[in-house]
Amino acid sequence: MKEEDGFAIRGFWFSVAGMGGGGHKNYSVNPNDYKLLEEVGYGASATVYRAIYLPLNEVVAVKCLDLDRCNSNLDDIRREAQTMSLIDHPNVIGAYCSFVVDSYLWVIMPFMAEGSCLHLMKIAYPEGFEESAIGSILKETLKALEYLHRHGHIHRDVKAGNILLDSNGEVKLADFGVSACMFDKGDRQRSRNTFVGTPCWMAPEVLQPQSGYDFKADIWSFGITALELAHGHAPFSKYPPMKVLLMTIQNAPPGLDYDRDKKFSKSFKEMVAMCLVKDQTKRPTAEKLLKHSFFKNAKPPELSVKKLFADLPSLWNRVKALQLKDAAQLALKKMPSAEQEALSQSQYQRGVSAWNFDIEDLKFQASLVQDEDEIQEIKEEHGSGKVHMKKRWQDAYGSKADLGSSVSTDLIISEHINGDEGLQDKGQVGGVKISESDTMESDSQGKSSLRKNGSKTELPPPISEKDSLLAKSRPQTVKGRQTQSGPLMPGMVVGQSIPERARTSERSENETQQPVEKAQQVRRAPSFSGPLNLPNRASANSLSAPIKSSGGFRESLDDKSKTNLVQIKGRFSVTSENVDLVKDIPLCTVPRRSSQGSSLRKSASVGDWIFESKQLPTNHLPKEIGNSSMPASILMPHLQNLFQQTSIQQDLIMNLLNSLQSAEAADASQNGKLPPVPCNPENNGNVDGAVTERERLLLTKICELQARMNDLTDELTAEKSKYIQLQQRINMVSGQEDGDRRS
Ligand SMILES: Nc1ncnc2c1ncn2[C@@H]1O[C@H](COP(=O)(O)OP(=O)(O)OP(=O)(O)O)[C@@H](O)[C@H]1O
Repeated sequence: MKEEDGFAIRGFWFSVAGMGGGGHKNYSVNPNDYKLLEEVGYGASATVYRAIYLPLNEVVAVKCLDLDRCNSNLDDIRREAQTMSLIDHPNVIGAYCSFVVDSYLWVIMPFMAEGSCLHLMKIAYPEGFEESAIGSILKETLKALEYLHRHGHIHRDVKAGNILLDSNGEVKLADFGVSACMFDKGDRQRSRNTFVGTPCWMAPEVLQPQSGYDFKADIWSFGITALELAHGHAPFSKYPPMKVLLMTIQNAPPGLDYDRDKKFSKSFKEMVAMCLVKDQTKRPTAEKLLKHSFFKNAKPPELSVKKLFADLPSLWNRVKALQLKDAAQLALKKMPSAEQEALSQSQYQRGVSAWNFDIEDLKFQASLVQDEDEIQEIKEEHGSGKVHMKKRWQDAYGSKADLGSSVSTDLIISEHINGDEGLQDKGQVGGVKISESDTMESDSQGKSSLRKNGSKTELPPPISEKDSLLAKSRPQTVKGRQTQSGPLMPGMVVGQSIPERARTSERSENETQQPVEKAQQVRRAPSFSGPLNLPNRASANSLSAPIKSSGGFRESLDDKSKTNLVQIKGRFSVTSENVDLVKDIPLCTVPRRSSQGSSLRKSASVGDWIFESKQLPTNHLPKEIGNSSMPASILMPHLQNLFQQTSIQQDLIMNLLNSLQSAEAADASQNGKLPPVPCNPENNGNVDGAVTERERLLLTKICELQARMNDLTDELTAEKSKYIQLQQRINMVSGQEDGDRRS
């Protein structure tokens, strides 16, 4: 490759020329030819600017991909750039060219003046679009998918955040950050067994690394996107990522409800149901789906889509409004834990791409998390008083891995049973905060939405600059690497201090600040060993998503919990070949699954990993424990450990009880009947059969649970009496010791 054809980064050449976007003009690879204007979007690893291509005086979009912050490896980035430059389809956003500026890859592409569908929904249609607009948007998107699939590409990240709209109603599918080529061989082929995507939109087969997947995974995501456009959010979006994964695998596929979604046509519902079939082989191809009556009757986008943004302010002003709202939300959460929770949840809610997880660990974590609906004030008679089990569960599992990280992270699991001190936040279970405001459709969101039919843009509540900065300035959480060297555009850099990127409130007042500077602001290098970095935005693609707590790492565990802290070094990136990451964890310390010698086993009925009582340390206590001549100083730690384990067991039992209660509650809510049979073409219309089958399964499940609960209760009673005996012994021993000392 010739020098002028590309730029090398760390040994990789980047193809730069391209005709993407159907254009046939030449775009230079000189950054000085581009004048960056307003920021119009941002994702996990990129910020997108409206810009002017000076030689042609043409408006373009410049996506500045931070190579330091980028989750993908350089090969993937190069592939994205190449894919984009080769694309030539009216519904797929192609790249005019791409080149490297400092540590950024600049991708020059057509500017889509109305931004993403997600932005639009967040700002003006929090409850989703009307059917005619959805039909048009989906049809254009499906054409894009058909084109990509025909050319051997799986997009792997189809979602409203990646569907861009132009002011003339044009619809284009964007973001090839995680796309894969179906013709890849060897390692590249194996990459399709890797778990990437955005949780809510990911097909079940993508979540099960052993199964492998193909372009049908895009059809599933397309179905989820249809629901997202219909409701304003993706199904399961209120749950933490790990729960989403579990629900996607275990639950019946989501769909449009025949009762709740009355406003939508039968053919729309049918189309969605066809996409959301768990068996990928039964999903239609994009080509076939295009022939569905729903798309045949779809209106041209210039009729149905264009009117969506007729009365809205410009894209950058909308983005700014949403950023302010984000900043306000972030500032309102002043606690460090809230910041970390915000990171995880915002990454999740904004639909960050290219998530890499340890699926087994996620399943385990997910099984520990209860739905907010399921959380009940369960109290247990324990000792002298009543113990609030929700709190106790938090105490036991207050710390957990942040699964929302797109960077390499350590898994920190702490068994800290510290009574109430271990409690981080009210309503936090298993490290996942569960509160009433913990939904995408929170009031605050509604309030600050810029509704189309309303005449005013309702901005977020005013916040002081101090507040807005507070959340971003904590040294222990912002471990950013500030890039001091600017892009190769000296003429465009204003010689003033560069404010932190997240200081949106400040920035909004400082309109003169150059976008290039913005591109230089706090750039966080991936953390390969430490806890998660604090987000410098509350959310990105979703922008207005409320900050929810989630599985954020607890960065600063208190001293007590540190005593029992276990760190598992390693990345969450797991392929089908390496799902078993953490064999080296002391099993008695971390309640988690491992393929061999696990202290946990899976309950067939609830999917929870439960302590195998025979492997509990109680049964492996050193012989000395039974020897009353042992000094108390040796016995005490063992007994404390025993006590902790017993508490964990109790919590697990309560969790089981909770599951059982939820199942029963669901039953009750169905008037003594079963949960609704999902609308699913797999039922083939045989509703009665499905109900009976479901009923049978549910009953079996309840029986299993009851049996399991009885077993565990017995085990617990046995453990309790052991504990009491041991306590008596320790009292005796200490009495003896005292006597000895005195004599
Ligand atoms: N060509 C464009 N014209 C206008 N806005 C754009 C364009 N490309 C992207 N955007 C906006 O910028 C946002 C982020 O872009 P993009 O999704 O490509 O970044 P990313 O870092 O790859 O995001 P993700 O988190 O999904 O991986 C988009 O959601 C969209 O709102």
